[in-house]
Amino acid sequence: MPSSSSIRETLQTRSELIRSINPSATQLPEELQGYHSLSPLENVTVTAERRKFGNWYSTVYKAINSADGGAYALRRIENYRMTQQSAFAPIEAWSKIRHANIVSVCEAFTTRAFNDNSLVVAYTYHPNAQTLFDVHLKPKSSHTSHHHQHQHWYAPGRGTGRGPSRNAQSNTLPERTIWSYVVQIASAIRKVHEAGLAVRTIEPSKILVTGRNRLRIGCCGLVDVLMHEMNQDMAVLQQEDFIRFGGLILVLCCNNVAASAPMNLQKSFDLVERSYGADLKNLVVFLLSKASAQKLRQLFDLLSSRIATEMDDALDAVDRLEGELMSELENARLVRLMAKFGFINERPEFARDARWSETGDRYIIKLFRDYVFHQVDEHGNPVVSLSHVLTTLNKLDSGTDEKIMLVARDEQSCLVVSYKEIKACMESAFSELAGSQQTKAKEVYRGGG
Ligand SMILES: Nc1ncnc2c1ncn2[C@@H]1O[C@H](COP(=O)(O)OP(=O)(O)OP(=O)(O)O)[C@@H](O)[C@H]1O
Repeated sequence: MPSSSSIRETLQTRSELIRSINPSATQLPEELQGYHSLSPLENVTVTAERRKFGNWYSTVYKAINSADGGAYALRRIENYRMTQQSAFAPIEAWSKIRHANIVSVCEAFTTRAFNDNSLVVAYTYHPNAQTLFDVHLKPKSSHTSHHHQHQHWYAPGRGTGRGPSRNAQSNTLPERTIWSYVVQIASAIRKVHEAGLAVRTIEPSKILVTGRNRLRIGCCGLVDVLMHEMNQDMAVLQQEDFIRFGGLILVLCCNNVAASAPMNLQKSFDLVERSYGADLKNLVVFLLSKASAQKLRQLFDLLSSRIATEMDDALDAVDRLEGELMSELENARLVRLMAKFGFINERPEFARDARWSETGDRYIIKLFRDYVFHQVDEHGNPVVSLSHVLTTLNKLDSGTDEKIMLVARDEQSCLVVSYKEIKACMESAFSELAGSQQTKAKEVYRGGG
């Protein structure tokens, strides 16, 4: 769990990103099947440098849905011709899957809005998501495009020939993180297999990191549409998920995209065993072992104690988040109180009374405002103490019986009142203001017939 200041920063960045537009967005359709404000999530520049999704060019855009105002990630596949309407059947099945480690699939459609035949799949948008590749595997110092090192999602184990020696610049992932990733991916696989589907895209560039150590498998369902005509056996595809999963673990442990290539396997296993111990190695050996209908169940047997650890950590994180939320809740209460002060104090006129804010209950509120904000020390210097403000406002908010002395500005009179009484004054003055607004609204409504 990040510290509270970094939670705030993370959430603020996310909220800004939802509305931001990538400056490289040019010549994009204004409107697309109910989506607008399209903005590429990657920099689409030189055509020659463009990466492919299998055999297809693909681009991911952020877009706003007109119906619900929410942001979505649209993955577009260029030059896709749909031959059978049934190609979209898997999307229907995928859109029912909701899981903490899967980017939800929303809908799919074909469009000519990009001046070609494009296939678009809409996913939940996760602001500031980065791919596992970008977070852990991308060479840090050089500017080389990473696509040369990419393994294609449809050819697990087909490496680039680079040996599995560790990338010198990057740090080894802590074992704790690897196990957390393993549990999350395993859990996603389980959900998908139990729904009678296969994940099919278990590779670093298609898994998003959407928070600290939080993974979500992205672009589910797309391969099912693209490869629909091949009519592949689901049981076989599910077994391939395990193989890809094993490969992914090797790649992460060795910090090298070529680590799962057949010719590198032995070296990779040695490296894993040396850096992380036998458990992880045995898990990978198990995942890469021959197909079995029992594999999912066996996988969870192997992972049981890791899952318990993961759950402890998750519950711990929930507690801490609740704590953070609690303090924010307090903030919100104080802001509401301050807003009430703002509505009442110094109001020039109310109910045709120019002295409304100075008289009756409001006089007490005015003196209390002076008590909170305008105190001076013995030399007449302003007391600028935030803690005094917070303490007094909190007491007001809870309406304690504690009494304080409020002094008039001319110091000729003073009042002893409890916080409880001041709170009642605030409530009644505020409801007078709020009530009049409702009466007005009704009058306008009646007047308008
Ligand atoms: N659902 C989503 N929410 C937010 N961002 C996303 C989402 N899906 C993808 N992205 C972002 O879009 C960018 C492009 O995704 P893409 O899958 O094309 O990754 P890539 O690294 O370019 O891989 P490839 O080499 O296969 O093109 C990535 O940086 C990813 O973080």
